[in-house]
Amino acid sequence: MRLLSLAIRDFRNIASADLAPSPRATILIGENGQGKTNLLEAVYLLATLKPLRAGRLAELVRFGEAKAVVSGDFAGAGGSRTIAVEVDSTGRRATVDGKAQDRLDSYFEGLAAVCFSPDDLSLVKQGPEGRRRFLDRAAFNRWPAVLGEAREYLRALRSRNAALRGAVPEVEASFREPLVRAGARLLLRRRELLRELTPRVAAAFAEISGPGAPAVSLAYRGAGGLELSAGDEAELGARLGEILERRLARDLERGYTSAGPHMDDLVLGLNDRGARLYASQGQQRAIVLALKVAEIENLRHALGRPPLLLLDDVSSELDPQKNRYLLEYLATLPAQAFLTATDRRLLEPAAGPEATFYKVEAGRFGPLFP
Ligand SMILES: Nc1ncnc2c1ncn2[C@@H]1O[C@H](COP(=O)(O)OP(=O)(O)OP(=O)(O)O)[C@@H](O)[C@H]1O
Repeated sequence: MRLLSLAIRDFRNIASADLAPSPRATILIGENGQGKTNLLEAVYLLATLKPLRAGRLAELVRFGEAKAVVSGDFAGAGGSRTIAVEVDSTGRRATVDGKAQDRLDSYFEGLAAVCFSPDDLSLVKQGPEGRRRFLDRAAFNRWPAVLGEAREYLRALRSRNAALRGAVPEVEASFREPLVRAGARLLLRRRELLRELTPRVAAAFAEISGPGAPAVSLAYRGAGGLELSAGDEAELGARLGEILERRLARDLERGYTSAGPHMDDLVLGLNDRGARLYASQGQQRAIVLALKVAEIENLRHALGRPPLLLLDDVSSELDPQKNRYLLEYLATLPAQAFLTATDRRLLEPAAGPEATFYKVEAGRFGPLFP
């Protein structure tokens, strides 16, 4: 899938923008607070229907306006199509060639987007939420059906939590079953994803760190001691069900579900020691870079081409050696990418002959010649 044109209306500080992205690198240069990240956020929303950083979709609508619209023409193996997403205070609506979509399969067909921003660099040190988010977004990129599956889990979780707060054990029992079913599905997706990603993360980390580097490891830590390494979906569900049964008295007391995919963690290690506690700042960043490269490589392998890449001012946050690695890696990748920086010199090595430059000023995008 290649994005041929992009139209944005009333999205954050962008009143109206029409861009013709490069088939390779589209480079956005501007001072702080001008709208570079907002543009990446618009592309990310279009490609994934998820907000990149907003807590609520309504935050994306330009102050004083009723709705934001992002649309793009994509060319793919089966011809070209226009996809669009509209956001207002009631939620979002997606269309393909102007037609509303109940099921999103035809919307996502062939689409995947990976974003790398300075916030990601603290992924190792942060709490588990950021790492779960990484896993779930990577799983969704890999299998778009995960969007619906994760929603189903969230719905079941909310219902069970409401039942727990009602403190009626008989009612809770009828809400546990759908939660366990949806939970087992997500656990299986995460396990499969980790199976695919682990060797790629190890290879990328070794390449970034050079000879003599420690070995990186990824381990899934299931809340309540849930064991993920073996068993089919039914077995995983049975295990999760047992844990919820064991914790029922506590969950009723607290009014929320204390185990399940929403409480699990991805434990990152270096030579089998927790990277969160023992890895240096540079090593932690190398692990994050390796996770991103692994995700891109995995999608490239699975989809037959790299995903759409969004890199938000990452070069200013990485040390020169890691930045060089990243830009050289990108230069070899036949990927369509959007990159931002305040200083264009930082991105020159990733530019290539087909790069398109834009200058970003107060939500407007003007030409900037190489
Ligand atoms: N809903 C909104 N409506 C209008 N403006 C908004 C909205 N949300 C954010 N903004 C404005 O967008 C600007 C931030 O843009 P953005 O985050 O894209 O900056 P940036 O160019 O990436 O800067 P930096 O280099 O600092 O990351 C801010 O001035 C902010 O006030």
